[in-house]
Formats: sequence, C-alpha cells, structure tokens
Amino acid sequence: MLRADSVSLRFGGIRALTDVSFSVRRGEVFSIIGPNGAGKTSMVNCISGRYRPTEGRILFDGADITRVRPNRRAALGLGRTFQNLALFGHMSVLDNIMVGRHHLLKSGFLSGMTYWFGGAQREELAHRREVEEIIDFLQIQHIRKAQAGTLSYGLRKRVELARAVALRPKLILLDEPMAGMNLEEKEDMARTILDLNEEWGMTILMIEHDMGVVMDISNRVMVLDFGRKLTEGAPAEVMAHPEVRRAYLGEADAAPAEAIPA
Ligand SMILES: Nc1ncnc2c1ncn2[C@@H]1O[C@H](COP(=O)(O)OP(=O)(O)OP(=O)(O)O)[C@@H](O)[C@H]1O
Repeated sequence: MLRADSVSLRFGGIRALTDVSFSVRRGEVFSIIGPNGAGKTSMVNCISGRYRPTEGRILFDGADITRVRPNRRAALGLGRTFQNLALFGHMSVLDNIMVGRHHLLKSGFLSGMTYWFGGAQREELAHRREVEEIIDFLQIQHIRKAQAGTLSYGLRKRVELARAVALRPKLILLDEPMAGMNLEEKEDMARTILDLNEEWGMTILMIEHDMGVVMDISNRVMVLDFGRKLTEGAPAEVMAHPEVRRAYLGEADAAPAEAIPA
C-alpha cells in the first residue's frame, strides 16, 4: 500500500535520512522505532508531504506521490496525527472532528444556498451521522460539546485521532499516539488502534517510543538509527537483533551470555 524507495533527506549538512526503503502492506500495523533523532518524524513527514525527500520516492496505492501536496495526499487516503497536538482549543470536540471531514463535503457555495431544500442538507446530515459514529467508536460521547482546550492530554489525543479517522483514510500515520499517557490511557489507545485496524480495515503506520505497545500490536517493525534502516521484521525478530538491543534498548553488550569469558 505504501512504499518508500531509497529515501534520503538532508537539512543543510544534517543527514536526517539516508537511503531508507520499506513497504507497508495493506491491512497491517507497521511501526517505526529508533532512538531520539533517528529520523522517525522525518520519515513520517516525507510520507505526509510536509517534507520532500532530497532523494528517493514515496509510492502510495501504486502512485508516485513524492511531489504531491499534503492536502492532496489526504484526499488520496493518507491520514495523520501529530506528535504535538494540533487541535483548535476554543472549538468543541464535535467541531474539531467536523473540520476533519470538511474536504469530503461535495457541496459548495451555490448548493449551500439551497441548503434547506436540496442535497446539501442531506449531505450534511449524513456527514453528522458519520461523525457521531466516530465519536461513539472512540468513546468520547461524554465530551462531544466540551472545548477541546479544556480536556486532559489523553482525551485530546483521542479527539485528534477522531479527527484523522473522520477523513476515512486508507492508511493512517500515527506520530507517538501514546506519548504523555498513563498506563490505562495507553491500553485504551492500543485497543482503539487495533480496532481501527481490524474492524475498520485501516492500515496503520505508527511511530511510538513505548516498546511494549509497539511489540504488542505491530505486525512488523522497522528500526531506524542515525537516519539509516537498521533492520525490519516481526516484533520477535527485531527484538532479537543484537544491534537493536545495543542501539535501542541500550544494552552495553548484547553478546549471548555463554560467549562472554568467565
Ligand atoms: N526541520 C529540521 N531542520 C533541521 N534539522 C532537522 C529538522 N527536522 C529534523 N532534523 C534533524 O534530523 C534528524 C532526525 O530528526 P527526527 O525528528 O526525524 O528524529 P526522530 O527519530 O523523530 O526523533 P524523536 O524521537 O526525538 O522525535 C535529527 O538530527 C534532527 O535534528
């Protein structure tokens, strides 16, 4: 569904990504992990269109989207959430989610004039119904009228996810969905991500620092280190990789115990 082909990204003299290639298969939960500064956010930004790779290509659903603008990528079915929340603090939860669906509304100004008589009203109603379905699914009914800015961090993360889901993306990019959450909120979020994947059929590409969550819910994991791909595979394979243990888990010596002289 998504392919990064030899992607490199430089900021002046800084090499944020060097020759990174990977594919996300339709229907899977794919995670990118790596230490701070490894290039995870840079990779997600190349996919969402915020950054353009210095070299390489990004393919989505068979089409080369390397030069496609971010809003057009969203219309093609690529959704995302942000590491730092990007909600409208003074707007209600409901309005924040409605904003997410705006580009899906077909009616423009003229059809808006005939709002009370014609298709625009029907469209608006269908639109609201769908938003309510998302609110139910994400279990945020009780805060639908609350101002987004007044909510706890964990709830705002949930609302942000709802807004991204409201675009009905085929693939959703989640940038640290559990950051700043307590254990219970993390478990809820992990369940929600799995439900989005299994019940709603969304393909998930996630960056997350919490290794436990990543290993629990991912089908496959890619490890970045200093902007390069270190390895990729099923969670158990990745966890067993000696360099991952050294680089990411901070093990001083990942050699098996029997190889260490007494
Ligand atoms: N806009 C930018 N301008 C200059 N350098 C940047 C920019 N964005 C990222 N970098 C650099 O690129 C490298 C990779 O950063 P990136 O944020 O992608 O890493 P990360 O793995 O997401 O880190 P973290 O886990 O801390 O979020 C770092 O050296 C960073 O300083």
